[in-house]
Amino acid sequence: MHKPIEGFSKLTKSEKINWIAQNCTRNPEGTTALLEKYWNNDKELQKVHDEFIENTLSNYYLPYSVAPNFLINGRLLTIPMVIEESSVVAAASKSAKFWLPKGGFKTTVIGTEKVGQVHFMYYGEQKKLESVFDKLKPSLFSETEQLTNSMRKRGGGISEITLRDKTEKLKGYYQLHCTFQTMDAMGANFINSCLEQFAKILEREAAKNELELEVIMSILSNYVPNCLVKAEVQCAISEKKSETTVSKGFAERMVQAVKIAKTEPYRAVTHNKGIMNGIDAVVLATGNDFRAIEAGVHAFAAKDGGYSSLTHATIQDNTFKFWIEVPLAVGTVGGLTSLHPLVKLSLEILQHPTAKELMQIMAVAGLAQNFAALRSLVTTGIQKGHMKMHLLNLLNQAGATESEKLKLVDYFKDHTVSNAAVKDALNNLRN
Ligand SMILES: CC(C)(COP(=O)([O-])OP(=O)([O-])OC[C@H]1O[C@@H](n2cnc3c(N)ncnc32)[C@H](O)[C@@H]1OP(=O)([O-])[O-])[C@@H](O)C(=O)NCCC(=O)NCCSC(=O)C[C@@](C)(O)CC(=O)[O-]
Ligand SMILES: NC(=O)C1=CN([C@@H]2O[C@H](COP(=O)(O)OP(=O)(O)OC[C@H]3O[C@@H](n4cnc5c(N)ncnc54)[C@H](O)[C@@H]3O)[C@@H](O)[C@H]2O)C=CC1
Repeated sequence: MHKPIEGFSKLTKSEKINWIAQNCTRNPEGTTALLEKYWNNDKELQKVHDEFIENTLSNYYLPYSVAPNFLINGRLLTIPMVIEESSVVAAASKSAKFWLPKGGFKTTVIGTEKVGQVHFMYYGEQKKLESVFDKLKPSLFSETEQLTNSMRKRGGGISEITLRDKTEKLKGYYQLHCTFQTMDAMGANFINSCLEQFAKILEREAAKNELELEVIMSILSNYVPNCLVKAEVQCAISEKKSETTVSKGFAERMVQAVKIAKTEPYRAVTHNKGIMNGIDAVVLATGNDFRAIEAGVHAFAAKDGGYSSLTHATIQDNTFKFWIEVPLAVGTVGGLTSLHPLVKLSLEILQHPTAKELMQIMAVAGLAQNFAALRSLVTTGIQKGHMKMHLLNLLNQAGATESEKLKLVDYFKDHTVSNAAVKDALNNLRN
């Protein structure tokens, strides 16, 4: 175990690498060489990446990929995806291709409301607090005008501010519950700046009115149930297989699979993980904050008191319908969007979407992913397709050469892929 270090943040990049290599790894030279191998040759570009976060030593690659053929509200799009897991992009692409002749995906933005709260403690008379709040409320808007000016010009800004009594849950706990419209920005910085100003005004006015009140914190919420988007697909059910329909048996099994995810949390978590395979990959490709999205989506999945499926499926009037409703607070400006060259490329590939359009694209990616996973689960099982895509990873792990890989990919076209089967096949090929 090494000793604590004071002032690590003040070291240069190469001093930091040297310290890590010497103190935390067995092969310092190898560590340094590895970290440097992942630097970009273009020094300017490397500097951009170094400055995204703190204590940067190197870059950590994830594959940048695309899934074509997404017909969304009559518009054909190719969706960029960043993800480390094999078969996700193939699954999304397969779903896009499946729904293309059936009319594609339809999407609707249900709301774009963002939330922030000033959390404070007050143990005095509630009526007094309410009357002070009513008096100060207009100044919460007027004294933040400078902060909100540009956002209001874009059509956004502060929507509403209410005083909420939370004392039943926690003695003395109240909040200013505030809602915002942040247009094409995810809005964290705009909201937090407004909230901190609200807190100052609240403290000032409380003091003036002799209310003993203590602001604990001011922060946006990543729970955004009213920043909601719906994506759906539907098609007729037919007796015979066709390009524009699905069979009754298949539709019924899909509906059952969704019902199971609605009732059984163990299943719902995995079901929703599959949805997030699609959503997170687009969130990452477009430089959005996947922690914020994940936290908000899972809270929404539990909004009715138990963790449940984010997707829904019905059969009505001989029509199979499959849809998702999901809260997605994302931005196409701000954050990394104008800094990371590949994020800029993603937004270009997506034809420069607004935040509302990006919400719709992400919801489609989630729905497509869930459809592909369920389709495999209720028909062939997941391993067949997933392992087919994972084969190259297994071959690389087993140390197969390029020519061995070619032969074994061909061999596994009609053999079941597994870790052991890959090792055996490679041994057989070599002996
Ligand atoms: C894996 C497939 C797509 C194979 O499916 P397949 O039928 O073997 O594919 P195919 O070779 O017949 O090709 C059909 C189309 O699939 C796509 N496709 C096919 N192969 C590729 C490829 N190499 N690269 C890019 N795209 C590919 C592509 O669109 C292709 O059309 P084409 O390009 O030829 O016109 C299918 O079995 C599938 O969708 N499986 C589901 C996979 C999945 O869900 N993976 C996620 C990881 S598992 C997980 O984390 C979530 C889970 C499952 O636990 C969630 C849950 O439980 O709900
Ligand atoms: N709990 C959380 O989720 C938190 C997240 N963050 C981080 O905050 C970042 C996102 O914050 P933002 O305020 O969105 O980014 P930001 O502050 O980088 O940029 C957004 C700004 O862009 C400007 N803008 C230009 N054109 C606009 C348009 N058409 N619509 C709206 N605004 C426009 C506005 O001034 C807006 O405030 C992310 O990197 C996130 O990781 C930060 C704190 C907490």
